[in-house]
Amino acid sequence: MAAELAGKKIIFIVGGPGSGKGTQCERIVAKYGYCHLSSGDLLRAEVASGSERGQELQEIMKRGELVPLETVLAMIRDKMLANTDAKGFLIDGYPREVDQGKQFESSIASATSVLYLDVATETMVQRLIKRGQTSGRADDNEETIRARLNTFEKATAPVVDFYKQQGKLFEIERSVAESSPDDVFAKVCLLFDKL
Ligand SMILES: Nc1nc2c(ncn2[C@@H]2O[C@H](COP(=O)(O)OP(=O)(O)OP(=O)(O)O)[C@@H](O)[C@H]2O)c(=O)[nH]1
Ligand SMILES: Nc1ccn([C@@H]2O[C@H](COP(=O)(O)OP(=O)(O)O)[C@@H](O)[C@H]2O)c(=O)n1
Ligand SMILES: [Mg+2]
Repeated sequence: MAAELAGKKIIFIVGGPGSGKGTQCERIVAKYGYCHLSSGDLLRAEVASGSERGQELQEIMKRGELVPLETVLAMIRDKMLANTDAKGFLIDGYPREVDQGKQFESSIASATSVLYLDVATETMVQRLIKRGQTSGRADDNEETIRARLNTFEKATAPVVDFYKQQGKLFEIERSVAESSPDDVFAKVCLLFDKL
């Protein structure tokens, strides 16, 4: 456990690819001032650095598979320890598998709450194809999108059940998660207002 992080709010943001995690995190930061750590962005920054490790990461990400958990955990931990003055942390796109969550909680700190955005598969595909027209992300193509969704269903869906059993899950149900970012944010605020 990292003593510097004791008492900090730690919120995991979980949802399939294109479920709107990044969109909501931007709004949460603007209103509540949390420190936003997107595990995907951290990995893309490593890829952009051109390092040898970045090249390996890019191959994994293009296949829509998961990067080894030690890699992501070390990146998140470093960023958290560089921001210990933040009142809380949004850990976006993490954990991707139950073991990631367990390792995070045993080596860094326990999560306060888990925000889950439930969006239908076809909606996510359509959003990501649209985003791919401008995002420049190597993984926003239909083949990789399908692979990411498959990884989400197999590896990440159990994460939702795991935290539900612990009473930590705050779920944005599909009817809301598929409406506008403003409607979603109104529900998200119900969680953050009481943290
Ligand atoms: N209709 C609607 N579209 C949304 C909403 N949130 C995000 N989008 C769109 O869906 C796409 C994906 O949103 P992101 O916030 O990038 O999703 P993400 O979950 O961070 O996706 P990954 O980074 O791929 O994990 C974007 O093009 C958004 O414009 C929403 O609440 N409603
Ligand atoms: N904790 C994480 C986060 C991202 N990743 C990888 O990074 C890619 C992009 O992550 P992301 O969170 O930006 O996007 P989505 O896959 O959720 O759409 C994933 O498809 C994984 O290959 C990972 O392996 N582990
Ligand atoms: Mg994102």
